[in-house]
Amino acid sequence: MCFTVNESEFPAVDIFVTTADPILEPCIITMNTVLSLLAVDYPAGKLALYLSDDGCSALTFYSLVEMTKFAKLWVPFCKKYNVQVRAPFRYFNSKSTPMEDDSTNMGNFARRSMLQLRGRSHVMVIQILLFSVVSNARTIHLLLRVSGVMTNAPLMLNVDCDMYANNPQVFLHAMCMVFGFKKEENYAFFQFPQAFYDGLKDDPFGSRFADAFVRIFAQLLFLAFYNMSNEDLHKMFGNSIELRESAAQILSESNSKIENRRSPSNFIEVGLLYGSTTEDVLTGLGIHGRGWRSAMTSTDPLAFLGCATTTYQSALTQQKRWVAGLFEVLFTDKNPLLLTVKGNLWFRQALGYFHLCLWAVHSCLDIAMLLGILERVVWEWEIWDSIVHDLEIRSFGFVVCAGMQIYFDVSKHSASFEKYVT
Ligand SMILES: O=c1ccn([C@@H]2O[C@H](COP(=O)(O)OP(=O)(O)O[C@H]3O[C@H](CO)[C@@H](O)[C@H](O)[C@H]3O)[C@@H](O)[C@H]2O)c(=O)[nH]1
Repeated sequence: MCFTVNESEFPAVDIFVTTADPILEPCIITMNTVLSLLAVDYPAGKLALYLSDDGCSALTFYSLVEMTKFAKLWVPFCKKYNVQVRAPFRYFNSKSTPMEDDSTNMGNFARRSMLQLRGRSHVMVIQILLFSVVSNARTIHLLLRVSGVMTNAPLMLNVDCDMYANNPQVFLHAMCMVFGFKKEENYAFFQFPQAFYDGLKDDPFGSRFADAFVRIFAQLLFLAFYNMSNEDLHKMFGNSIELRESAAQILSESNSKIENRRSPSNFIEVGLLYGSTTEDVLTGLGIHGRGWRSAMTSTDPLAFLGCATTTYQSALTQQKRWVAGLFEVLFTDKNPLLLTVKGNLWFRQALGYFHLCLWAVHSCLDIAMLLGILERVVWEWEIWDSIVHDLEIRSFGFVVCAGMQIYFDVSKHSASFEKYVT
């Protein structure tokens, strides 16, 4: 089916970028992410970007102010010359840049062009709100409330501060998914696979997660569509114009309430679920458990690219947090099997989620396999090669391999996500 939609009918999107530490997550990277998102191919008036800084860093604020000055040149430049890589640090580092000849130097060309475009820029407004929050889930939660008061877009895009938009048409691809299904109202969120532009050779710490099965389940980036009619939105957040007038009061209320939401039992109807450090998976489970569906697409070029962990310590910390967070999910009321029985999670979806949540237990299989190999070596040395024992080891190896095979199969064929390759 082929149909066209007038630009004026495009839905508004609120973009949430979260940052927490200007040292671990350098401002220059965050600002590049913001610039790449501001420059995407989408009607400018339909986008609102919210940047939260849990570190309350003056450096981030200063960078933001400087970035907006640059954005007034950068965004029209990207649109006029249809620049494909819209994160400046990637554009100016591009290997295709002819550096020898000054007249064709991409940097000089860009500088000249941007100066010519000065004055044709979009109006940009920075507003600063101060809150005290301590996790990504709480931050996004707060951003949801704030954006509900300020722009109240029906669509939301959430990206980490180091995930820049690598495909300028990413929003258009997303809209194809949002409105491309027969029963679009059944779809709650849309994902793009997490991919990285850097990282070490051969990925020794597994940071890039080259294995497709991990990518399919990694709910790391998502575009959430709340499937709320205008009436529902009005009921939930009220009329934005009126609320804007009383924004200060509402925001201070949400600020005071947010601290009372530490307990997972305090379920919040709109927003991310608390109760696990991998709040994205928990929330995804909650959404799927209510019978809503999701879809994933991979575009060419890839929609978003981020920084991979490059040190043993950081990779270990990150993976430990994920593994622990995913295991925690099993002990919440969002346990996949529980949701199959009590909720609307499909059994195959539950198996897929189980596979992911049992990541911590995978290490037992790895250790068992290692012990099997070691034992085998020892037996070889002892020239004690009884056929019976050989059979034991073979059957043990088979069980391990079969178990792993099942994991791979389940993850590949799980119906959790419908994959559309555009
Ligand atoms: O108190 C915090 C902690 C983190 N963040 C931001 O949250 C994002 C993700 O945090 P990070 O420490 O980079 O976690 P990762 O393990 O790299 O992130 C992956 O795993 C998280 C937990 O599942 C998800 O929230 C992320 O979307 C996903 O990319 C980053 O932009 C942070 O700046 C905050 O805003 N406040």
